[in-house]
Amino acid sequence: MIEIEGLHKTFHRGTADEVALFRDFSLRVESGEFVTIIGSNGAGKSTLLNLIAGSIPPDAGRIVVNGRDVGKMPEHRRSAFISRVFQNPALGTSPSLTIEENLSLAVNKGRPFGLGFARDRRRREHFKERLASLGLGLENKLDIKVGVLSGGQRQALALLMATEVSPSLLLLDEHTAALDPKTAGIIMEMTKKLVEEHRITTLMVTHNMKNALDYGNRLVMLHQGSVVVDIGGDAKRGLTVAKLMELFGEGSALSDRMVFAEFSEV
Ligand SMILES: Nc1ncnc2c1ncn2[C@@H]1O[C@H](COP(=O)(O)OP(=O)(O)OP(=O)(O)O)[C@@H](O)[C@H]1O
Repeated sequence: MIEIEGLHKTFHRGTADEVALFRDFSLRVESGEFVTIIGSNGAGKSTLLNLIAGSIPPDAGRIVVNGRDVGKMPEHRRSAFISRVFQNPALGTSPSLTIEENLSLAVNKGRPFGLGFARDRRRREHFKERLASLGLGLENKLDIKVGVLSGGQRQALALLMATEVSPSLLLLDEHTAALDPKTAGIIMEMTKKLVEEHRITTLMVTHNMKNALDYGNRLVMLHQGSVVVDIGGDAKRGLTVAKLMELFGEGSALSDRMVFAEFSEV
């Protein structure tokens, strides 16, 4: 469970560029919930993930993950139980290491550095099984360097690494946005499978309204640092893109990219 209470964040305070983004922001996410997050440009979607992951500090407020107040915890310690997959596939994997070495690092996450598992035969079999479940043939490429993989293959590997040690929380920051539509679809299905299998509490930021509606069991829309829509359960299942546009659209709380994607046939 994640409890965010009284969160405040202002950038460039006291200057002409001041952005008072979060003012007493609160959000509660139950264990196992898969929340899709959409919203206008600059609404604070990525900043929210940055604050939760510890990439940037809040000015005030509490962030509690599974009962643990992570407010003062540095990012590298949070990463032991908060996993993140970014838009850029290059950010989740190490190009100069092999697939097996990358997965070994994921197993060792939060522990002292070591690649010892790379030589463990049982571990190798486990990696092969997980890679085979992706259906991309990566199980036969354990020894190749990740730098030669395609963006989609790297993102699939990043997802596997992010869920290798079942995290308390998975943060997905537009993780399919840089992929072609077909690969993006494969990665989304893979995401759903992994999240459901491991019952991982997940926050997914997306500009793709269809994905926001099709995946997850709750949809949150942010606008100027506030939650303007919060729909879960049956109400979310009955929601359509048109309805969402009609209710909250006119572009105001939707990003330019979302509105554009909705009206252009991609
Ligand atoms: N490190 C930073 N320094 C200064 N301002 C920042 C920083 N990070 C975010 N901001 C500002 O905070 C606001 C929210 O940015 P954020 O990237 O969280 O929005 P977003 O909802 O993810 O937007 P988009 O959909 O356009 O990616 C913006 O006005 C942005 O300029």
